Amino acid sequence: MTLLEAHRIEKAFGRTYALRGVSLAIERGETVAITGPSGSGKSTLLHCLSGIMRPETGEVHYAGRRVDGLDEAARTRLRREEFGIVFQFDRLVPELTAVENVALPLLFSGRGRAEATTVARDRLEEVAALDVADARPAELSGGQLQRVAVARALVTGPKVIFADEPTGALDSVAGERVLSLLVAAARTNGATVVIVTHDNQVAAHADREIVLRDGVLAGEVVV
Ligand SMILES: Nc1ncnc2c1ncn2[C@@H]1O[C@H](COP(=O)(O)OP(=O)(O)OP(=O)(O)O)[C@@H](O)[C@H]1O
Repeated sequence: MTLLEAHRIEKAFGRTYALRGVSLAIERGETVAITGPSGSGKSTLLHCLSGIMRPETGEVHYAGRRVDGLDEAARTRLRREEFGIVFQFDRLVPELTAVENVALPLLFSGRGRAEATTVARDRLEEVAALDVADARPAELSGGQLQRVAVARALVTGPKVIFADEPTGALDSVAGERVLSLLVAAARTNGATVVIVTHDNQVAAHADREIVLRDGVLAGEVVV
């Protein structure tokens, strides 16, 4: 069943067309990689699909609801309730420990501190970062930071995980590890995953690869 759908979306920044009519459908539970050269529109597509940005024309649908028509507050609520988002240079709150950072989205959604901490510790364990639960971000390596960011994105049990170059700042061994953890955790939880990457090895973890070139779909590969 289709969970997420874009229909002929276009987005320009001034005179630069980032997306020129992109249509795609992503199934529930699927892991999809969006690849393509630098500047081909990958991040812009991810932002439009996740409701961070609105396309100028075209439509985005999530679970039968039109996302691009929602106002900022409604899109923020949708992201908070249904989506988990991981970026390349994710910022954790420096004053908080790893487990407190992971627990934060649960506190925002009204869960009690004790319960939030228990769930956060479970998520850290899933991404093999329980050993750094009480450390602050400044004390963590790039790989550890990214694992904590993945745990935070997964903590609310999101239906869709959007990841933009989630391993871009890591060396290939650390990157590979973070990514397999992300995909495995998503599969265990039945989540749909959309990963932006320019790395073929990363794309190999996906069920399907969507290739963008100059703001249009250049092809699709079943991995
Ligand atoms: N906020 C912005 N303001 C102006 N131009 C932008 C903005 N965001 C993206 N663009 C332009 O839109 C085009 C697509 O950018 P986008 O970041 O989506 O590509 P990308 O494929 O993710 O690139 P990369 O792999 O380098 O991250 C590029 O030409 C870029 O310069």
